[in-house]
Amino acid sequence: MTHGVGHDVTRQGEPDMTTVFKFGGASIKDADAIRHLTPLLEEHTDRPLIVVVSAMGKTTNKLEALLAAARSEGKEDAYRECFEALQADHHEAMEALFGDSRDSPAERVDALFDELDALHRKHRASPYARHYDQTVCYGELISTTIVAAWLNHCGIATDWHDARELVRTDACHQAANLDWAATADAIRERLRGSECVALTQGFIGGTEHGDATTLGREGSDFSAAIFAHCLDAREVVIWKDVTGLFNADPRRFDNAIQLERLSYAEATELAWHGAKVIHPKTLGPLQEKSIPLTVRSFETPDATPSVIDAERRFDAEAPSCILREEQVWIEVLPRDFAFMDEPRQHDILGRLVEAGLHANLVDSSAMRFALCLDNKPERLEQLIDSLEADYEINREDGLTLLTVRHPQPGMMDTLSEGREALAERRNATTAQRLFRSSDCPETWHIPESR
Ligand SMILES: Nc1ncnc2c1ncn2[C@@H]1O[C@H](COP(=O)(O)OP(=O)(O)O)[C@@H](O)[C@H]1O
Ligand SMILES: N[C@@H](CC(=O)OP(=O)(O)O)C(=O)O
Repeated sequence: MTHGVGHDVTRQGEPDMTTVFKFGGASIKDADAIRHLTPLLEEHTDRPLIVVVSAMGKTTNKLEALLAAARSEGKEDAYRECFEALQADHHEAMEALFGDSRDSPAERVDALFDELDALHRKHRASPYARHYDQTVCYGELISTTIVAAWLNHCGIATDWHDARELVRTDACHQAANLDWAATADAIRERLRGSECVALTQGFIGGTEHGDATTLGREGSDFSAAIFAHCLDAREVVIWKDVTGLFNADPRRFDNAIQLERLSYAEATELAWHGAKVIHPKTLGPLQEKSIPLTVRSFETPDATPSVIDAERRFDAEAPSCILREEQVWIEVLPRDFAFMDEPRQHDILGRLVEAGLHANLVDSSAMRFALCLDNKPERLEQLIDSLEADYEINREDGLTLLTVRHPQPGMMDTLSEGREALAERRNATTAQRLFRSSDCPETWHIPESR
């Protein structure tokens, strides 16, 4: 597989010893969490270190709410409330970290909040996706401003870099596509040989015209892989609130076990099917350069981590379970009693692509084509409006898709007990069933292998 990097972005000399760290929202959710970064970084400042950071905690969700209020008529109060709450959260963290120290980045952060406020007015009439990117990028711009100031305050010399100028993309807002050659040039020119820790934003990029773009929700892992790929890094470490990658979300499965070693291919499958711990686009750019990915706990950094590399030996040792919630099932039926043949499927899938959606499960029969989709309201509305012009549509919301990799015989049936499966799919390595979320337990249990 190639990532469009092409022959013009080749290894230049020996790989340097760059390490890329990625800290997600949970690892910088408040002042205490940010304080924890210092010892983790101190151990690594003797070699080139790139640090990719997400927005604090659930800031991106809050910015999405801010955007919704900004785009609705008569919601000025809700907008102002969201805005002030966000600003207050960030101020609280800065006050706890810096007190009245002159190192506090409060002025710069307030300037970023002012920019965000002004951009709203400017982009209110822009298409949703463009407005989205000009808004949510501030979560990362602000968090990195605070973290960079904190590291410098602690004596770790850190340069702040604007990822909008480094991660160069097209203008496909909310799911921007990389211009790998321009990105590699920019990253190499600005970051190679840096004496300081280079700190930048995950998730965001920019077009050649200076518009902010985003790489897809939870895309900071992918950003880390982009930097590592372009710098031929020796390792990427994703710091999480779990000790590594498990065979199921340890918060939802009471007997999930950690996978200490797995291949790029298997980790990609898990991520693709919705294991939220790694963004699915992360592994490809690393695999292409044989850069190992370590998933490690920022709370217990000495705990055995998970390592993902080319070794496939351990992949199928334990079955893995993945839950995808807030699913929508859409049945598309012909109005003219004609078959749902390939031209029709092609037509429907074309509209799905146009709406920027991905089908997590597809099922077809003579007179019916059905899709299981994430509930992304703006995009679903576009898809359904388009399909309703030519087809009859049945829709069911509130569903959970369970995927099992390497299922043991009978395992899916045990996991399904007492629940109606609205749809299912199975191949040699993977089984999937779709349930009503109201029928599903809060805590699941992986059946013992027979
Ligand atoms: N297979 C899995 N292995 C480990 N964690 C998982 C898995 N699937 C889901 N998770 C969840 O992912 C969470 C960490 O990811 P996330 O919250 O996106 O981190 P961050 O915001 O720091 O990037 C964990 O708290 C865990 O509940
Ligand atoms: N802040 C963005 C990007 C991201 O990757 O975040 P996290 O690393 O916290 O999952 C989001 O919430 O989608």
